[in-house]
Amino acid sequence: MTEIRLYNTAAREKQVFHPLTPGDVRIYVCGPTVYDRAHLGNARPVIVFDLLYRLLRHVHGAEAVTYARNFTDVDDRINETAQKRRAAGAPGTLEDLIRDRSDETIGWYHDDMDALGALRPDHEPRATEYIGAMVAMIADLVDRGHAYVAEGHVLFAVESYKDYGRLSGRTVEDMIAGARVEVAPYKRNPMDFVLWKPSDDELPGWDSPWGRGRPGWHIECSAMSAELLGQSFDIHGGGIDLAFPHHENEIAQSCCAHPEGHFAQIWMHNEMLMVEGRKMSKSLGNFFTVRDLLDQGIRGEVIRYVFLSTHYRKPMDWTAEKAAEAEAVLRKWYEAVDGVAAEIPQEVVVPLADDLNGHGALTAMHALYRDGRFAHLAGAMQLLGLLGAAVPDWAGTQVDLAVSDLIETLLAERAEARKARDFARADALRDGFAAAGVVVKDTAGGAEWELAPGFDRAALEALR
Ligand SMILES: Nc1ncnc2c1ncn2[C@@H]1O[C@H](COP(=O)(O)OP(=O)(O)OP(=O)(O)O)[C@@H](O)[C@H]1O
Ligand SMILES: [Zn+2]
Repeated sequence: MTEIRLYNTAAREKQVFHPLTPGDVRIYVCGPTVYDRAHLGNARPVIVFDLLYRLLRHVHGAEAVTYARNFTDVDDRINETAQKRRAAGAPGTLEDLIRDRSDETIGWYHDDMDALGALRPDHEPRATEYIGAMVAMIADLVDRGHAYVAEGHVLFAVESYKDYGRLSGRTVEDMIAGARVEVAPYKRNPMDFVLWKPSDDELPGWDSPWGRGRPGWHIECSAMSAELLGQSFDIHGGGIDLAFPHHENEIAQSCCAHPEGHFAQIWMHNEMLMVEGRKMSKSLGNFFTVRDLLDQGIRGEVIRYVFLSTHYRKPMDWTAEKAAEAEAVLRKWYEAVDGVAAEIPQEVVVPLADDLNGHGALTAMHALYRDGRFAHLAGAMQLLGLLGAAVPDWAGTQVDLAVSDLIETLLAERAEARKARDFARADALRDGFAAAGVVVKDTAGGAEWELAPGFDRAALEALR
């Protein structure tokens, strides 16, 4: 079996991955808060952990891997949209409208992430379906002396957990100095965080021993991961922006509520998609959505390729050049693997097994293409999620706008050359089109063209 090594944030080194239970690999990844369309940055963890999921399925067997990723559907921004809709006369109760907004956003999320070739996780729990488990876990934390009740809130007492801060390597004092913590008079320590808080009568709430209220964000993941994967599981993932405080808080809650469990063995974090040196984020307003790109005609496979070409632990930018380059490579590859039976080559598994080195895998795939090993190229493309059951319909002889513009320009130039009796240029263009795989037919209405299966974009561009 291929040995997989993964960088564990908690250990600050790459470690050989051994499942806690052979044949039963369990991963949990923090999913989106479903208040609006996903931006391109939100797609990065989806693609990174989809690649991990695919690799684990390949190495350990598809049946052996369980992947859970939650939907956070308790959120003020969801409530706000519902309230606005109700104020604008939308039918239904506020609860219905909240549910509609979550459903709508989850539908978009599925459409967008499916377009990026991401497999759906085995479990996609919604927070609102696990409130009972959260209440039970919070009650347990109170009983064990790790949480206290104050003014209708339940707070986790960070001083009750000696390892608090270990994941991110900070002490509680560092955190207080560095963080913008919400200061509230009822907190014993400024770093104490909310497990449960009261709800306005207006807004959704659930009954609990501490009154009608709702859970804090961090407890959601602790409760859902334990319900679905158990108190000890293999890998926990998310963006590096979640390491503190979200993951630190998840660890504190889970380890204190389940001292006999070990929670996650390996913590994996993807680096951020950046825009001019800053994290792409909703709050900074420097974002565009996955849907924006798809609507501009950028294919999901192209977006995926661009993400895979940078190591997941490095920050990256999105650029039009990267997308154009990815598209050119994929067109070439799709044409080569069309109808070819796929076989996964070890030289692509090896870089992936070394902490998901996607760039290394793509480099190996360029070599497979050069060597004409198309069955292996097809297998590698499947493993990386760049190829499904068949090549996508946009590949092969389909043309993009840049290509069709160039052909039209060159055809106009050929007509000019003929008119000016510059036969040398006209003939060079005719021969050049033929060599590039552009079939030109002169008709009464002007020149018509189509791309032959061996279309060579570089040869066409050389005619300019
Ligand atoms: N710029 C980014 N690059 C990579 N991953 C990101 C980026 N922004 C958010 N993520 C990740 O997206 C996932 C979903 O996060 P979440 O729903 O909390 O995002 P959000 O609140 O909509 O985003 P934002 O951080 O823009 O407010 C998390 O794993 C988070 O780490
Ligand atoms: Zn989480």
